[in-house]
Amino acid sequence: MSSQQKTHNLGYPRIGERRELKKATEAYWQGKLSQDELKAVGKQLRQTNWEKQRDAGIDLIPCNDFSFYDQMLDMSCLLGNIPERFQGEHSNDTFDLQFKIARGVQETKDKSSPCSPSGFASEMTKWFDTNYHFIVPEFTKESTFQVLSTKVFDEFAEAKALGINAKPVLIGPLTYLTLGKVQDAKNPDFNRFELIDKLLPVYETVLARLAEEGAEWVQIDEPVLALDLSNEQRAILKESYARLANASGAAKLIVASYFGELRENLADFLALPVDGLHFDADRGYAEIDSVLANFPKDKILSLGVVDGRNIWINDFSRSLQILNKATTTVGPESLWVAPSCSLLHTPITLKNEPKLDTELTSWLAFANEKLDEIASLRNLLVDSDSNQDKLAKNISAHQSHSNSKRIHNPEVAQRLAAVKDPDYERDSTFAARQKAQQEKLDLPLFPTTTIGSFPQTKAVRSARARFKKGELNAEQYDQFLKEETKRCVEFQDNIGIDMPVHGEFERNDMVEFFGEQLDGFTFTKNGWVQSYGSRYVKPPVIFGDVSRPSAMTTYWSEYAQSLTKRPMKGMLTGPITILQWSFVRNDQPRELTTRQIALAIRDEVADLERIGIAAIQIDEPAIREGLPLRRSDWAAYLDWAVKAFRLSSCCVRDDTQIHTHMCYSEFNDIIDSIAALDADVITIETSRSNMELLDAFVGFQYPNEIGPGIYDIHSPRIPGIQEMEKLMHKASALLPIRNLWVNPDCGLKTRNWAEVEPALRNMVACAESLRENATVESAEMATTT
Ligand SMILES: CN1c2c(nc(N)[nH]c2=O)NC[C@@H]1CNc1ccc(C(=O)N[C@@H](CCC(=O)N[C@@H](CCC(=O)N[C@@H](CCC(=O)O)C(=O)O)C(=O)O)C(=O)O)cc1
Ligand SMILES: N[C@@H](CCS)C(=O)O
Ligand SMILES: [Zn+2]
Repeated sequence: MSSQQKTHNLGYPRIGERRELKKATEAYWQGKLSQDELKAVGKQLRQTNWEKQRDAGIDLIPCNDFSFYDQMLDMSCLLGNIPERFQGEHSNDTFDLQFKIARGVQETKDKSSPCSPSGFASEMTKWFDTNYHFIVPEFTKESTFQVLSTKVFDEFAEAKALGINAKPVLIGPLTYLTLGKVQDAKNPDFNRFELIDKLLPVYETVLARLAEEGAEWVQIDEPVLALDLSNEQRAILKESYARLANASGAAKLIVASYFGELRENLADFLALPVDGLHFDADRGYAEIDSVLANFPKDKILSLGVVDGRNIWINDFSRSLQILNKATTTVGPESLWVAPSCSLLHTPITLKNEPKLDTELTSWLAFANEKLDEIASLRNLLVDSDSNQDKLAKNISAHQSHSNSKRIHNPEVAQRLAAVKDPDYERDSTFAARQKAQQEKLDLPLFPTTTIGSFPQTKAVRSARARFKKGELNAEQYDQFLKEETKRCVEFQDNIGIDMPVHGEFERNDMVEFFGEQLDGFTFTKNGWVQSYGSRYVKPPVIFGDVSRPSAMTTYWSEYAQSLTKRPMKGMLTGPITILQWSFVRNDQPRELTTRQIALAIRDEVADLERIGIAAIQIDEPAIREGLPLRRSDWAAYLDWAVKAFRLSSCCVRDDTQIHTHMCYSEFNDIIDSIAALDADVITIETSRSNMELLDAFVGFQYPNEIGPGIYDIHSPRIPGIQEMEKLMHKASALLPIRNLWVNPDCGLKTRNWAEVEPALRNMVACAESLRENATVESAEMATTT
């Protein structure tokens, strides 16, 4: 047994087959569940997950991959890295503290300065190129670390009590420091990597304790190995693992890289003085030979052959070739068969998808099916006569996929071939368009708008669920949505929002809604994946050529416009975001799939203009997350991404205003591409970064209009008027005021009306005050510059 290949998992989805974690966590936040009850749900989920993996035949089962909110936040709690503004809030118990850091705290004490947002939440940003978001660790020059949370030890003990010697998972020191941010007013230029000497002793203590408690293996994730690293980062990697390997005693260390090729980091990775190395053989396919040729004799190689980032079945023939070669090189006893990365990014099981047809289902593998694939591959390696039925089934599914007529639509190909250069261009320059739009829209200085969605209340979600179950008929559901939309438009009219939106009540999700209406897509019933905290998404599956059978949004935009004299903003999701937040077919380049989606959106844009919608927003929050992890690959991606956006938007008259919106994005290094989108208005998330994200636009002298978010919609906090004014003053000092809009950071779907109403009233009051205070002189400047 010990001389054969082992099966290994890096992480398992934590949310529960029926989204138990979400439901319990939100109930806890609402005071409907006690802390003990919430903890019990977590415990039950962990037990189910471990047993599932054990029963699937996984030898090395992770623990501490579970989290009530986020694994980076858990690391901050483990390392005692608590932002100063929350330090009064905790004893040694980090349970509630984690939620405060993630969600912010409405200040009650600081009455003397009501505009000081003393309890603002930590920033949240995208985890590499995934749709998962983590809470960004904060550092100052004075940061100190000590073991604070006991979660990793508790979960290890919990697994042990169930007879499972689990493998604790930690985020490595290089990744932790790299992904964190200096938030130090006194020392803004402090180099966070200097903290490594204070950080390592805490990792050493944690490892020593895990070893003492009987951990055989500890997995340390260093996904930053797939990024461009500086010499300083490389030196830290080397130093860290020399020290950690020494400190880990009887526990063996495996360092996990994933999400991309290692390129110039490969040699450093292979030289790490640890007992095992995990390599992503899916994204790192081109490097497998090099890894094998140079793999150290004394280490375990965990080969991630099963794609943890997508939902297609594995190609057994190809994987067996790789694994057999690896077996010959490192020996069976040193080879582990694994997914490419944690399975956090895939839905849990196909078992709960009875509505997917058999053919499509045979092409898919979610987390549980991937565990079975890993076990089958190992069994086929150990004994090539075993699991022949599984091999035959896998081969036959691949054959049915390549021969399927459902995948290719010749009309889509013909239409794409007919696209010409002018299809990517607006008729006039931005300056000319701005004039035409000003004449038509007649908006004040600092016009107010929102990003699109309004609260998706229990009533809205439940009406949709009842409609889907047939408990409401189409007419009743339509009536319900009309009432919601009307209330929303009237509210915006009453408080004086200059460019209202319809509220998106008819949408389950900004990507799934479009996926459901486009050909070439299918969707699941329970295929949830965590996006952040208690918020999950159900990514559609793009399996074939994409086209738009009929208009998708005109019905609601037309209805909403009929309710107000103000210009109603149409609301679409852009092609890159639809691609990025779907599970995408892997039998053709992503670029081609995006162009197909772009044409479908273009038709929708044209239809909205045709029915009299004067401003159309095409959301592209995922443009940045789609960036390849390596800078040298950026130009090619940005070129096709910008073209796809332009293809989707450049079909309107000069006086139709194209908006775009982006959240969770840093713009510094892609600002020229953002400008090349040539959207008339861009609204962005800036409030948590205190307008820092505007720097890129300022440096670039961004010519078009811009709405820097001043209401942090990820927090239940209601921002005060002065606080928002302060942010807008900052923006006004940096950019021409005639180009500035006033808006929240992102859509309001996750908030409730009790928060949104006062927050938006404050926002409008903020805009009014800005207008009043804009001197005649600056107003004149605004119209002449
Ligand atoms: C803007 N963001 C988005 C990202 N990715 C997306 N695909 N979509 C996004 O909007 N990535 C970046 C950010 C991440 N932010 C968010 C923000 C909010 C959510 C969110 O609210 N998710 C919802 C699920 C949304 C949804 O699809 N809802 C469905 C199903 C609702 C449901 O649970 N129904 C119940 C019945 C309800 C009842 O009877 O009362 C059921 O089926 O049991 C719908 O509305 O129909 C969430 O709840 O987490 C995600 C990412
Ligand atoms: N229009 C969408 C954008 C989210 S990024 C919304 O408002 O929710
Ligand atoms: Zn957004």
